[in-house]
Order: sequence, then structure tokens, then C-alpha cells
Amino acid sequence: MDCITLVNVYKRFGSIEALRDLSFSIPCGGRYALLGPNGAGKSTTMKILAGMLKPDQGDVFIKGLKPGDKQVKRIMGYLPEDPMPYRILTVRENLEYIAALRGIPNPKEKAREMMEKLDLVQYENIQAGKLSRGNQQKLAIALVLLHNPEIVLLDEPLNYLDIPTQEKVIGMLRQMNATFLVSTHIMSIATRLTDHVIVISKGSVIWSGSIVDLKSMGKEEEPIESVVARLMSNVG
Ligand SMILES: Nc1ncnc2c1ncn2[C@@H]1O[C@H](COP(=O)(O)OP(=O)(O)OP(=O)(O)O)[C@@H](O)[C@H]1O
Repeated sequence: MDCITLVNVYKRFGSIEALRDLSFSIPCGGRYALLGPNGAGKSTTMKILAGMLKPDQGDVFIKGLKPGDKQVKRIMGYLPEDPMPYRILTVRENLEYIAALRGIPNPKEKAREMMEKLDLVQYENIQAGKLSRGNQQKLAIALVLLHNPEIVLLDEPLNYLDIPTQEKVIGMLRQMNATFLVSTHIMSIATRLTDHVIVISKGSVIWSGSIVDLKSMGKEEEPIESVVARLMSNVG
């Protein structure tokens, strides 16, 4: 069964065609990276899947339901490119509030567990708006994952994180049993978090397949970044 499906999706912003006949699907449990040059339409795709934007044309399904459906919201975790937790709430209040909204039985316990997992305990009484950019990102990740979502959409998840935290987050994400779509520019993130890639350019899919297939398209010893760059530059 597919958990994520886009069929002939179009999205325009004024004169800019952000998505043009975009179609792809991701089986439940699949781990996919969304790659593409700047302005390719990755964030727009993520926002549509998260129900934050409506496509102009085309169909989008999450487990057969429309994005934004109540049932979909319950099982989805979406990390936008520039997430902003509630600025005036503290780290702990943000976590407890979202845990309560998510209907988690013991929000206080869950908040503590997430702070411990992401090394946020020392900031628990700091307002989110006063955190460093990296700690805001950690909090945003904690907020997205606290209900153990079945479908996880991550837009540049490791932005702003220091290397030990990147490793910690990669470890957490790898342990989760979920359907993943991760938008990134960093190939090593794609190869460590996912096993399939969808490459888009100018709002359409230009290549999709397994990372093994992608690597095999390279000449001997050619880095995977160079294979991806070649794919992207082949599109006029
Ligand atoms: N709200 C908006 N208003 C106007 N244009 C927009 C809006 N959102 C996106 N666009 C345009 O749509 C196109 C696709 O943008 P999108 O952010 O989806 O690309 P992206 O692949 O995520 O890029 P990047 O890798 O640079 O983050 C771009 O040309 C962008 O300028």
C-alpha cells in the first residue's frame, strides 16, 4: 500500500510554476529523500503533503485520505524548513502543550523524555524565541516526533545542528518505524536516512530510484554528489 501519493500536481505562485505535473508515490514504510536544485519545488511539495498549501490541480493522498484530514494530522509529523515553536512559551511548555494537543496520556512525562533525548533539559525554562537557532531546531524536531508519527515529512531536518546533535537525530530517525520523506541538499543525509530518492527539477520528477541504483550510475569512484549534479544539470 502507498502512504504518500501525488498525481499530476500543479502549483503556481503568480507567474512562477512551482510544481508542474508532479507525480510520485511512496509505499508505507518507505524511506525516501526528495532532492533537487534550489527552487525545484521541494518545500512546496512538502507543504502540500502537510496540508499547508492546496495544489491548483492534481490529486494528493496520504494513506488514501486528503492531506489536512483529521486522521492524517494525527499520524503525521511535519518539520518545515524554518520551523518556529511558540516563541513565548518555554521549551517545556511547548512540549507539554503539543503533547496535550496530541492527546498523549502523560504530557509532562513525554516532554521530559523528549528534552532528555535531545539534550534540551538545561533549556527547559527558556522561552523558545530566546533559544539559539540550533536549539530551536532541536525543539522543533522534538515537537514533530513526540507522538511517534507514522508518516514523517522533514524539510532540511539537520539545518543549524552541530555535528553531535546531527548524529543523535540521525540515530533517532533511523530507529523509527515510519514512512519518511526527507528533503535535503546534503547527499550524506539522504544516504544515511533513506534508501530511495526522488529527484525533482522545475517542479517535475526527473529521476527516481534506489540509492543503490543511483550509485551504480556513477563512474568508478565517482561520488554520489557528482551523479546527482549530473542528473540535475541534464535537465534544460
Ligand atoms: N509563497 C510563495 N510565493 C511566491 N513564490 C513562491 C512561494 N513559495 C515558493 N515559491 C516559488 O516556487 C518555486 C519553488 O520553491 P520551493 O521553496 O518549493 O523550492 P525548493 O526546492 O524547496 O528550493 P530550496 O532548495 O531553494 O529551498 C521557487 O521559484 C519559489 O521562489
